[in-house]
Amino acid sequence: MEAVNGKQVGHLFDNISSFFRQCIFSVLSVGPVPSHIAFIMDGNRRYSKKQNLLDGDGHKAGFSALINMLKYCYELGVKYITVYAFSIDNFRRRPEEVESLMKLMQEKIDELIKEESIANHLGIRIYFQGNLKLLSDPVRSAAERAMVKTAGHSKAVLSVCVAYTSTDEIVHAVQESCEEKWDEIRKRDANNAGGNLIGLEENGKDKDDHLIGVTNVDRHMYMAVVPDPDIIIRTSGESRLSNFLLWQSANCLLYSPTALWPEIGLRHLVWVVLDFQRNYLYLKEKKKQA
Ligand SMILES: CC(C)=CCC/C(C)=C/CC/C(C)=C/COP(=O)(O)OP(=O)(O)O
Repeated sequence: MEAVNGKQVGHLFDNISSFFRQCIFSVLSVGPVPSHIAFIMDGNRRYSKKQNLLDGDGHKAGFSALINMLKYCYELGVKYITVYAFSIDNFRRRPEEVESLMKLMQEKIDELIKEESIANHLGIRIYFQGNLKLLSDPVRSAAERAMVKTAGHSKAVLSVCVAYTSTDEIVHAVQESCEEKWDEIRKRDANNAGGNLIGLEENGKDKDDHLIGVTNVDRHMYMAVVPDPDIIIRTSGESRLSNFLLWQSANCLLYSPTALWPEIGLRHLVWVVLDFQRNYLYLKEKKKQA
């Protein structure tokens, strides 16, 4: 009987907070709403220590915070959400910690594609971005399964950056751009009797065709499937980007609340969206000039 009452109270509380959120979001939606917010989920281990939890429980709480934030962003109309879940540098942590994080990652990815998951319920497409070759086979397979299973969803997009750093992304994109350009040149060479690299270099226009530009590299970024972020939020008071979305963040608003990642909540989202709206025209102008 007590359990039933507890469940009913919980349900009532969920309904009240959902109504409260809807009111806040309908007021916020009068102004411009960011289309893409990216998160650096910092402070999970510190949260674990602060709350006297077992090692690893901070990351579990971090995953719950991510699901809540995903729901809030979706309700507000933010279409793209990106999270920095594991950097290439994180592989240097103690092997037991890396192993436990990877286990959690696999478990949570499988949770994300269950029938009753938020991704299915809300129609969220999931991408895993990064050097996925560096992941263990089971984690990589889980990530690939999630991408295939949600490929038909289009209401919102969650990009999970794993085995990711910006410098690795940029090097990878430059390599692919060079290979693509080299293929183009070879094909043109084969079709053009008498045409060769040296001949082409004498012609101004064709010479430019040999160059790799920003748009070439841009197209080969892992993150090319989504627009650049409008806002990056890094929790736990740190304001460094730590090799995250360096290519994509030239004109983006940065926000670093002191809350640890598992403590992030609605108030942080509301605050940063208000700040985005206050700076909207200035940021729009900067993007136009870029
Ligand atoms: C499937 C999926 C998206 C899972 C995500 C799970 C999750 C919350 C991962 C966060 C991983 C991580 C290294 C966070 C940084 O906090 P930290 O460990 O560096 O903590 P600290 O800043 O207190 O040291």
